[in-house]
Amino acid sequence: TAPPSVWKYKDLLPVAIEPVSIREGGTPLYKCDRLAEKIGVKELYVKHEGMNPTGSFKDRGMTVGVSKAIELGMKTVACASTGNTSAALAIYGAKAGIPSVVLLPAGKVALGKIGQALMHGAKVIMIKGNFDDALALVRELCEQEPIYLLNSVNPYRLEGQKTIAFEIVDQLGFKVPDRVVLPVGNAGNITAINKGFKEFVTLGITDKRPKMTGIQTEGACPIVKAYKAGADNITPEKNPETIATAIRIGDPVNARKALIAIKESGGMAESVTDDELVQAQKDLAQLEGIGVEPASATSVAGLKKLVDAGLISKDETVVCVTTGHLLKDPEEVISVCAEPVTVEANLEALRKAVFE
Ligand SMILES: Cc1ncc(COP(=O)(O)O)c(/C=C/C(=O)C(=O)O)c1O
Repeated sequence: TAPPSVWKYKDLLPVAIEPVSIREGGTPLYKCDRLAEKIGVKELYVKHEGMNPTGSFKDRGMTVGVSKAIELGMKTVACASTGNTSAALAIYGAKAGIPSVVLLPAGKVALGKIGQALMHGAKVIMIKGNFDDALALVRELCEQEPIYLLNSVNPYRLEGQKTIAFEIVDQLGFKVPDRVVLPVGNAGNITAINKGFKEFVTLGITDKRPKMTGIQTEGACPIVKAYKAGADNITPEKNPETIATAIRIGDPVNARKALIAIKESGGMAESVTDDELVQAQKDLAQLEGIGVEPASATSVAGLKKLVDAGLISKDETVVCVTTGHLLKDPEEVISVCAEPVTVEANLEALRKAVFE
């Protein structure tokens, strides 16, 4: 009966100590009737993970991952990141009182995320390469040094993120949606959420699981290509490119697990263009008052594309997960919105601007 939050489900989480927690989880599940009408589905909900403490779902993985680091007596934590993982690691490291090291792809990280990692005191290192290069490097470092790696190769990250599934069931009054649609980058989240729904079935709390539907952008979609080819692993993309820098990933580390999650749940994978995701970002913000960063909007853009293609039935109850807050990437927002009007400071000029 307690309100949803990550540690509401502590009995299903592998941490014995008092957790390192800053009130993560318990994010809103908004019923989006205007958006549902525009897309053409009967029932659409948006699980807005941008309402976590650092503004992304990564807080769920880090509250468990950093708690585990403390439980294991680790002295330093590290990750590679397209930005949100580093912001979350920095804040939870600060909360836990241990140093964090974060590796970011130079020149390709949204401003808000860099600001968070810096202000929360992480050692922020820009790698002259992309996220995949940074991940390979940090894995090598953590194999050689007593530094605890907290990318989503670390299973404790996924344990925290599976609570998204628990909360969705909780918030729908113990109903399970027909489908969950979410953005996919390194593919930890789709794996984690699928696991959460499976655990509730195993525990007899629910009796069905949603179709897990992963969305990527056309410039970075190794998992979509593998899914469409019926393959059980990906061919890494050397130069992923997309406005959605959070998922600008060519060699997702959880690809095999994600393809299994999609297949065993009867889900699918699809890609969208940057233009389609920007339109969805505006629709979320202007039709429903939900402010998201670009990568998050791929879930709604992908849903629209699949409904238009007749691949998703209009009768489905769908949950789209929006994974990060609008404030993370203000530069992208300014770049895709019309210029504000600037007027002389007098009433005549104002009236002209308001009513013209
Ligand atoms: C807003 C947002 N939406 C979707 C994803 C994709 O989740 P995964 O498929 O579990 O990777 C990310 C991932 C970010 C990082 O990988 C990182 O921060 O290093 C994100 O920040």
